[in-house]
Amino acid sequence: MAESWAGFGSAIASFLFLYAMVKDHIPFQLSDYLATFSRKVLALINPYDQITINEYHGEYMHRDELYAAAQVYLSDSCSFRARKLKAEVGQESDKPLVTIDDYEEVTDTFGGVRIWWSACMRLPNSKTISFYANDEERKYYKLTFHKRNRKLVEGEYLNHILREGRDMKIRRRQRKLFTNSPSQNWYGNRSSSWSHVAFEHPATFETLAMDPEKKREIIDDLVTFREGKEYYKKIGKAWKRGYLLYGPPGTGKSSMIAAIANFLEYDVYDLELTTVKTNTELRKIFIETTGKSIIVIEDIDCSVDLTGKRKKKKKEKDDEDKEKKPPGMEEQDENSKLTLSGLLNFIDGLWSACGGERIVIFTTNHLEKLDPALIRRGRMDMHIEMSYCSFEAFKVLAKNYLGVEKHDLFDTIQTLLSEVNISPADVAEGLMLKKSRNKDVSACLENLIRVIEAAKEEAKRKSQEKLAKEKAEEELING
Ligand SMILES: Nc1ncnc2c1ncn2[C@@H]1O[C@H](COP(=O)(O)OP(=O)(O)OP(=O)(O)O)[C@@H](O)[C@H]1O
Ligand SMILES: [Mg+2]
Repeated sequence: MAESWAGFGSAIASFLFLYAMVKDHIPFQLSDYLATFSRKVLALINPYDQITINEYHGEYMHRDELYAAAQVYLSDSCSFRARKLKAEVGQESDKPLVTIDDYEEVTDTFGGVRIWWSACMRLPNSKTISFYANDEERKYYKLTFHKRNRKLVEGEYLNHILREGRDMKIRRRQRKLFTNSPSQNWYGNRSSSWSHVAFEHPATFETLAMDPEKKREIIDDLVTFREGKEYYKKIGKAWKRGYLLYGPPGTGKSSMIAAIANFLEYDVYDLELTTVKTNTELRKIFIETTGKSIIVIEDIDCSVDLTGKRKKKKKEKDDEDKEKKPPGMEEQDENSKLTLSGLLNFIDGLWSACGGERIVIFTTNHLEKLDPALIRRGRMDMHIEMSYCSFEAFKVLAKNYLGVEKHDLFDTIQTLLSEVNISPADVAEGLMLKKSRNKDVSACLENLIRVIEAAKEEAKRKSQEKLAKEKAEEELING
């Protein structure tokens, strides 16, 4: 349709060209009249409107965000329709971006409406090399659409391009693991509290050994969260979700965090609370995080001054301090140290009101040590127990490590696992033999059986020791 219009357009262009040739030889009143008339005719019969999106704009030649979003959008959604493509690798991603080449045209459909895109270029006026951006070639996209769809294109379609393009850009980026307590080889700059490295943890929900039903529940919760932008807006809550992962060492809490990050394609901010001195610092650190990220506080029970017991002590101390302080000094004091209430503010979303979605995850080995205020429902939306290795979890590990789904030794292992508490980390270790033998499935499973039996013996010994100790204490009391 647009092509046929192009033919008609060129006829009009010829008319305008002829008109330009003769216009100096006709009276100027007639010349003006003809110019206005031809523009009106053109507008009347041309059913198409156009929008130009320039790559650079403004006095300082900023790269236009809509152009950048369109470039990625066209690479993902429309490039399969184009015949001339170009590939490039940008700074933010190591994946090549294949998008439509200069002077190429593609079509897109939105809400049943067709939109034509063409990648155009304005060549520089002079051939001399210039340091000024204004004299360089200028790229731009031209959108052509039917007049009657103008409202839709201006109102919804352009927003759709911006949103989708931004999302695609985030998905394409090299994801990062940030820390506020960096060691060597972390990248960062002085103005930011965070340093980073590339996030390349291989854990996924497939490799995570746990009860399949629980796993499904967590995945469903994450999907609902990811798609809940409108819902959170409607109920007036910051778009964030809190998870508390608890369980003994080696049961997969950190692996679960990596699996969530890989599933949602989010960055991870590993917040080391022990290096944060004050509430003000915590606020600054938190404000510097970006959307689509997971903020992790591992071993929350080991974070000074935040457990119930310590808090009680601290409160008593605070009460004493307040008595001594002149009025108005209390608030200042609150900001000069890291307190439980500072952390609760952070979880409740006071500071997370800025920007896009965030997930907050706490981990602990000792749920019972945490202050109830920290873990009450509504604060941490979901409590996830990572438990000792069940037979179901073992089957996932056997599949990942040995590539088997059944074996004669599975029954023995099932019985043993029901008799002893052993972590998935220890089971995984038991499944690994030295390189020369790690392809021998039976040998690996036999090794695991030995490991579980040893764990069982150890547990038995410990329980006998405990009983003997209790008995001795009882005898001491009874004289
Ligand atoms: N549920 C699991 N599924 C798959 N692998 C697991 C699981 N639990 C542990 N592992 C294996 O054990 C290793 C240690 O697990 P991970 O660090 O996730 O445990 P953790 O619960 O975070 O322990 P800690 O409390 O000591 O921090 C992982 O690298 C992984 O290989
Ligand atoms: Mg861990």
